[in-house]
Amino acid sequence: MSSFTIEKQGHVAVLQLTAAEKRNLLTPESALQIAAAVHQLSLDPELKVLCVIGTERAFCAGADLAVLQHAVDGDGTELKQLYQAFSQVADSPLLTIALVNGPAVGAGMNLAMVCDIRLASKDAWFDSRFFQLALHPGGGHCWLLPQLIGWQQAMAMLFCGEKLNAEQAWQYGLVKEVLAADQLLPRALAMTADLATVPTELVRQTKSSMRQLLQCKEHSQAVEFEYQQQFYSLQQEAARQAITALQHKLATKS
Ligand SMILES: C/C=C/C(=O)SCCNC(=O)CCNC(=O)[C@H](O)C(C)(C)COP(=O)(O)OP(=O)(O)OC[C@H]1O[C@@H](n2cnc3c(N)ncnc32)[C@H](O)[C@@H]1OP(=O)(O)O
Repeated sequence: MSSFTIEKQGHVAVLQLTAAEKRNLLTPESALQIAAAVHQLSLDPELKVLCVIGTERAFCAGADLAVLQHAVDGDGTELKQLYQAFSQVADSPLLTIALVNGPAVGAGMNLAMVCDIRLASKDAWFDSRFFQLALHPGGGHCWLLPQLIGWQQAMAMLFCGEKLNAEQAWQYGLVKEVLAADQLLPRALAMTADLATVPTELVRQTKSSMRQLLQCKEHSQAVEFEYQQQFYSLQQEAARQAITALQHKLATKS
């Protein structure tokens, strides 16, 4: 049985975790199913945005503790499977938005961190948790966390067990906005409404460029890279139409 649902609303797909009674914990099976679903969504030419949301009581409680117990005797495959969901979200060409409406713990925090944007409800909180289970952080946690909240707070979360509530997460830049829980999805839809008219290819290319350009050492490299991409977009019909429309609007402004 699937532990999530997917709904499409125009150019936006909403993946909702639905194992509410177990706080949306992740098993290797559910992670693989999520990974496959995200892969499929990423191939859908109609889609530009993927929202990931939990249920009323939790965003995601991370790995199933029973699976972690069991994995002690295994060959590590289950751990790899657990993280595949996040890798698919991290590598998705869609704009990804985590709507964090409760605890995001361990691997569940990763699921929020691999998204491009995070919106949080007042009940959201974030907990690395790994050290409390005597586990080395996984799923790119040590790589993502300092990039998102800075070295000091990342060290405090990882080594000292500090948690962040929604307000603190906003202060450290982990989440873009804190809203009432029932406003998370409407806000994500409103934020991305204008993408409806932006060509799918442009959204995907720009996301890919954002990722690739992080590796650039020189400004000149970035300029050259963007020149190629921008010139290509300029040659497309959508750019011609949009530029003409804006010219017309400016010319007819009273
Ligand atoms: C490789 C990856 C590593 C990691 O991901 S490390 C992190 C592992 N995850 C955790 O340590 C989180 C453990 N869970 C919690 O701390 C709490 O839960 C929450 C803060 C997430 C939610 O608290 P509350 O709302 O009070 O719910 P509740 O009564 O604790 O849990 C409801 C039911 O869900 C089960 N559950 C929750 N999280 C897990 C989990 N991660 N693994 C296994 N079971 C979990 C509980 O046991 C219980 O179950 P029942 O209703 O049968 O008593």
